[in-house]
Amino acid sequence: MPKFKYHCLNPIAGVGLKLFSENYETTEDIKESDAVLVRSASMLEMELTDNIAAIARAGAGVNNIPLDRCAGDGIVVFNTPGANANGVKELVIAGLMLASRNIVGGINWVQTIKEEKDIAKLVEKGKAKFAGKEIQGKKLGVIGLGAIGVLVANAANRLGMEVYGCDPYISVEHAWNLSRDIISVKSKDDIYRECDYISLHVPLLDDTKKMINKETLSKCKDGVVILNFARDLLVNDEDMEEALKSGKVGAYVTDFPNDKTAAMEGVIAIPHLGASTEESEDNCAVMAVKQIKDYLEHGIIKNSVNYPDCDAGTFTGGTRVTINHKNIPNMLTQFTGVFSSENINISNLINKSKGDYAYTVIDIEGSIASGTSAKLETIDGVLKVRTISE
Ligand SMILES: NC(=O)C1=CN([C@@H]2O[C@H](COP(=O)(O)OP(=O)(O)OC[C@H]3O[C@@H](n4cnc5c(N)ncnc54)[C@H](O)[C@@H]3O)[C@@H](O)[C@H]2O)C=CC1
Ligand SMILES: O=C(O)CCC(=O)C(=O)O
Repeated sequence: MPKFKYHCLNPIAGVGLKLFSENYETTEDIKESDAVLVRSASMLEMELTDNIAAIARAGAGVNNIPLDRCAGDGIVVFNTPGANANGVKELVIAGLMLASRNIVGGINWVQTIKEEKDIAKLVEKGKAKFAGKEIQGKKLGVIGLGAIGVLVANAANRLGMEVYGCDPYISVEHAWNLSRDIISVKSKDDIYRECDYISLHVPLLDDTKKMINKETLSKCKDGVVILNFARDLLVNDEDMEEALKSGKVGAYVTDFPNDKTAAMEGVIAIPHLGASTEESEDNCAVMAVKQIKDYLEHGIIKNSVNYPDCDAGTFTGGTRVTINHKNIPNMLTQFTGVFSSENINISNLINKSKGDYAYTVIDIEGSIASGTSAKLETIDGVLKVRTISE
């Protein structure tokens, strides 16, 4: 009899799903699932039922998931940091080439002459229209030096570009991985002023929304190329259209075409292919499934975006009680009070917090009565209680 049910809102690579043991079964009904796997499907308006303990985003961006609502319902949301970064990096490098050499124009032109005689001669005669520039020696600005930004910066540097990077919140791990040849700047204005190409690799947040707009574009060099493999809403489309018309922007490469940009002159639109590689899809699926299993079976949280990471170690026996709760005073005293009132000895306790939310894992040697978790649930500020037992 399976213990857990999972629901996939998007197709998830089989190599990941195969990691689910016989204790798991897939369900078509999200309402009866313990865990949800998702890629880009929007969950923002979705009703989320009590039984859902975890959502894993097989990917990086989590702007399609209502993170705060989930946290408030005790649902832990995971993503898979870095798992698709190489796939995106490779397409960004292709984007640099597409914007610099008129490859798309040239390919389309060849299709228009494919029925003509002596194509080779026509090609040599007409190719001058599609001449371009080389990226070697040009300046690239990378905004956001996370998993993808660092790979893009290093790869472009190896291709002979002078690379500037800006990330006020860069992690120690990413800083270690950044080539020492990258020029680190404190202000994005340095990037706008200096760079011939600017590539965006930040999450979509309130403070990054429409960061490329009339004002920031006015600080850029004439003919600057903007690459957006992050999210469409990072760019103000009306301001971009105006800048493309005036020549302020030479080309806008986007992996997120929308109703406005798909038809805009000067836009190179790619249908969100950054992470659409076998390797990235496999990496994301494997990481997402492992994280779900660790959480459901052991209460371990790794790579959550709305709860603290918490490694309580492998569950080895007895009972493990996990509590998702608000990060407010006096919670631990109340939890331990419930156990002591029933004369239950706690063998291990771990508590972590992140922003407004916290997570506590309590191990005991034997079993507990259902009344004990019911008591924990009634404590003000407790959002979800799970018991893991053999
Ligand atoms: N085209 C595609 O298929 C894909 C797109 N993405 C998008 O790319 C974004 C970045 O992905 P990763 O590099 O994997 O994420 P990441 O979390 O490793 O890196 C994001 C970086 O942006 C930095 N950042 C945040 N706010 C900033 C600001 N205001 N200014 C400068 N830096 C800022 C953070 O400090 C972090 O280092 C994702 O959030 C997602 O929207 C991610 C994967 C695939
Ligand atoms: O799953 C996908 O193809 C989308 C990848 C993406 O945009 C992300 O990981 O943020």
